[in-house]
Amino acid sequence: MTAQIPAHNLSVDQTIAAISAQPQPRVSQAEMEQAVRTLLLGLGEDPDREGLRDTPKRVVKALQFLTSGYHQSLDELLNGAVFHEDTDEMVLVRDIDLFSSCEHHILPILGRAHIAYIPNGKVIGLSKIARICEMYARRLQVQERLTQQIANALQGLLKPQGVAVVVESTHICMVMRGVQKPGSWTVTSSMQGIFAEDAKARQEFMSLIRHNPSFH
Ligand SMILES: Nc1nc2c(ncn2[C@@H]2O[C@H](COP(=O)(O)OP(=O)(O)OP(=O)(O)O)[C@@H](O)[C@H]2O)c(=O)[nH]1
Ligand SMILES: [Zn+2]
Repeated sequence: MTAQIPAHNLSVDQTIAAISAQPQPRVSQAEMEQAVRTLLLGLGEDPDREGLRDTPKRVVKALQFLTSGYHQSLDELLNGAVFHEDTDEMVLVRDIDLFSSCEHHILPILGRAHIAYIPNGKVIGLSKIARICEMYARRLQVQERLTQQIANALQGLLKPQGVAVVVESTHICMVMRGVQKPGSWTVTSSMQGIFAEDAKARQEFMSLIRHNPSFH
C-alpha cells in the first residue's frame, strides 16, 4: 500500500481500505490438502498411515490461521476505539508477544514488539495496538515489512506527532536449519515523525523499552 502514496498522506478511510484489502483464495481447500499430501509423499512418508491421515487437513487449517491476518478488517478490529484526547505525552505498549511466519520458508518468527506514538489530538484503544500488530504478524512476512506496516497503520489512523516501532525476534529458519544460529535476534525499527526527526524523543523511547519493569 505504501508503494505509491506515503502512509502519512493517506486519510483514515484510505488507510483502512488499503489495510483491509483481502486477497481472494484461488484454489480450493481440497487442492491445498492434496498439495500437503504430495509434500508428505515427497518426504518419503506414507500419508495414509494413521498418524498422518488427517495431517493435510490440519496443516491447511494451521496455515490458514497463521495467515488469517490477510482477511481481517481494520475497521472491525478497531471497533471505533479511536478517541479524541488532548494529550501529547508518549504512549508506549511494550513487550507485545509476536508470532509471525517468514515468507521465505514459512517457518515461525518469534519475538516481541514495542510500539509507541505521541498523540496529536487522537488516541487509540491500547489493545488495538496489539491487535494491529497481530493482524500483520498473521501474514507471510519479512520482519522489516512487518515493522513498517505496524508503524504505517498507526500513522495513517491517528496522524500522530510520531510513531516508533521496534520488533525483536528470532527466525526459526535461522535456528533449526540453514545457518543454524540459535540465540540470534534480529532487531528492526520504524521511526516516523518526531521519532525520526528528534534524537531526544527517540532516545526516550529506546530507554523506556530497555528499562526492566519492576512488576515481573
Ligand atoms: N531481510 C530478511 N531476511 C529474512 C527474513 N526471514 C528470512 N530471511 C532471509 O531470507 C534469506 C533467503 O535466502 P536464500 O539464499 O534465498 O534461501 P536459503 O538458501 O534458504 O538461505 P539460508 O537461510 O541462508 O540457508 C535468508 O538469508 C534468510 O535468513 C526477514 O524477515 N527479513
Ligand atoms: Zn525464513
